Amino acid sequence: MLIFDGRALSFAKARATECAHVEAATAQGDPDRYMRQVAEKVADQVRYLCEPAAWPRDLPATTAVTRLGEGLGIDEAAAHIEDMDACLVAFVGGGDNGGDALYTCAMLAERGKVVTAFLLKPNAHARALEAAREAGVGIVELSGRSLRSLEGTPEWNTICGARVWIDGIVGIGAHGPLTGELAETVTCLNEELRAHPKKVIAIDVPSGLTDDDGNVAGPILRATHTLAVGAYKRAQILPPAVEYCGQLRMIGMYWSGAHTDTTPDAEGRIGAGDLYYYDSDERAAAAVPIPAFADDKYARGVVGLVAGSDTYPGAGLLATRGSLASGVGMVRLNSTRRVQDLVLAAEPGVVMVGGRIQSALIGPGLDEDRREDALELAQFCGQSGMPLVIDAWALDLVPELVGTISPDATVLTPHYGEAARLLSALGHPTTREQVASSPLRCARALHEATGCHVVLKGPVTIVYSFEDVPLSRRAEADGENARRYADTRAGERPGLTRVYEPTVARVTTSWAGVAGSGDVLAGLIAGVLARPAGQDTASSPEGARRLLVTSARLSAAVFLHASAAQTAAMRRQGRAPIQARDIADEISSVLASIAQ
Ligand SMILES: NC(=O)C1=CN([C@@H]2O[C@H](COP(=O)(O)OP(=O)(O)OC[C@H]3O[C@@H](n4cnc5c(N)ncnc54)[C@H](OP(=O)(O)O)[C@@H]3O)[C@@H](O)[C@H]2O)[C@@H](O)CC1
Ligand SMILES: Nc1ncnc2c1ncn2[C@@H]1O[C@H](COP(=O)(O)OP(=O)(O)O)[C@@H](O)[C@H]1O
Repeated sequence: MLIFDGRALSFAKARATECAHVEAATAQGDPDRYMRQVAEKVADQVRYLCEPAAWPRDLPATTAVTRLGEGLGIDEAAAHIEDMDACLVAFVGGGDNGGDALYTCAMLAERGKVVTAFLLKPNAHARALEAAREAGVGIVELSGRSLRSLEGTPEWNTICGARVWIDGIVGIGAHGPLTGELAETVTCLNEELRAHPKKVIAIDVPSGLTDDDGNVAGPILRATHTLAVGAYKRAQILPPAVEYCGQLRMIGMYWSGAHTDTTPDAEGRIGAGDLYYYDSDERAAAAVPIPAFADDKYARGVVGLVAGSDTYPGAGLLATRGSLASGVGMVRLNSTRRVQDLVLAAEPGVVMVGGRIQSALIGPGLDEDRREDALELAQFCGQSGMPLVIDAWALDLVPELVGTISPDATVLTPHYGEAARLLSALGHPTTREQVASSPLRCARALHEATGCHVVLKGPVTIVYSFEDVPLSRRAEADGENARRYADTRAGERPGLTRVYEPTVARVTTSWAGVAGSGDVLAGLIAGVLARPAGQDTASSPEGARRLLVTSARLSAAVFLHASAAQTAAMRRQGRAPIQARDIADEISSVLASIAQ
């Protein structure tokens, strides 16, 4: 399945798209039409986020948390905060992002909010400023001075007293890291936020977030909510920059979702440099279908695991529980006696003898003693084309498995350290720090070095995956481009087009980074790959179902794992640790809560 919505654009592409629509509006005599549409939607979101009911759920601010801690109930705490939320402050730059903010302020003032706009540049958007003044927005002009120059004045008290800030300093028009007085202003505002957290609603992107690969090279105003105008931007979803965005929401415009470019790149691939944001309950639910009326345990899928050892017994149990959560009909576990006993005590349905399987996992908790079993299963998958997930310890086997495994059906699931080690072993010396600063680039490099699908685990997890799609489907969807491209590779894979769909998962809780969490994910991925995919339930004679490893299925598993961690953490208001077993336990309640 191709993901046509959720594509994250580069700043240049987003700007070109917007400009085309603005030019059309200008030609019709209303240059700000598009800006006012944006502002109206932003104002709606701001009003919603100012609602008392939005506080207890979000709880970004110590205000709400400490008030609850002071013994107030949620309703009382919310009522207490309501007055403060009537006062809003906006920071306004000299470009169109500032224009958005000023029109937003005007609309909020018209709807009864007390709004003050701080003009950080002398050249604020003239028509938007006039609208703001007319609506009664308080205007403070900085005339190019840093906001720090206001410290100790009544205006500074207005800034500190507001519980909600609107960030319209710069958006996608910023070139490089912030400089001069804007850099100093953002640093000063971040200091205030550290001392007194508030809701910070960024219009389009948090100011200072300017790099398409998500690198952070200067001050960025830390948002609690980012309202992506019309389309997601790459920097909003990639680590490390994603940390500054808070909750990401898309402001849908009429052109949203129309960004899929099917033109092949120089190497003849479609979508290899693209990026998608995966945030779909429906698609995730589809990866774990309710069994059909007549399905027995074999029809639901059987997964084979080589996991756990006497050195790391718990990993065998956690990977097993991850697989079971995918709804497979059976898990076959190959492990030591100690691990078997541990698993059977918790999950008596698990089978410890070999037999037919539809997908396999090797790696979690293995040690050197388990090498032969891991290699044997990997080789079986290579010969049969069966989906294989290679995790943890087994990633060190990849250099010797290249050539044996079937890359189209193999998934590598490293964390940053394992990715650096594997890339280095494959002849591309890489440090963990390099992976952390450019994870998307490293996931792609790992795919290019091995041909495999890659799930690079981190604070957000990147799925670098592809699908070989029959020409007829691509041609139908994309027309002439795909047809021409398929012709160029006709000798290589007749009738098939390779399409990439790199995705980034929604941000989860940082409590998810706990020992064993990756074992649960690896088991879940293997389980999802064993499940029947849509109408494609026909098995080959060996029991393997080919071409079942897709971006959609891998992303769904990552999404479910991330959502389960988030749900488990929120049971404790996000303030107390969760364990890997809590994540495994929570997957079924996440599934129960999302649409089928
Ligand atoms: N495009 C459209 O038509 C529409 C766009 N929309 C909205 O506008 C946003 C894009 O607006 P934009 O293109 O005007 O740029 P924007 O983000 O406001 O930044 C420009 C300002 O930043 C400054 N600046 C730049 N780099 C800097 C640095 N390193 N350090 C410091 N300053 C720096 C630069 O200063 P200058 O270089 O001119 O001195 C200038 O003042 C977009 O995100 C969306 O929200 C739509 O809602 C409506 C139609
Ligand atoms: N800061 C973080 N925020 C959210 N998730 C994290 C964070 N750090 C790690 N994770 C997630 O935790 C899991 C850890 O996997 P891994 O390191 O393989 O652990 P283990 O081998 O102990 O199971 C991965 O799914 C990863 O995405």
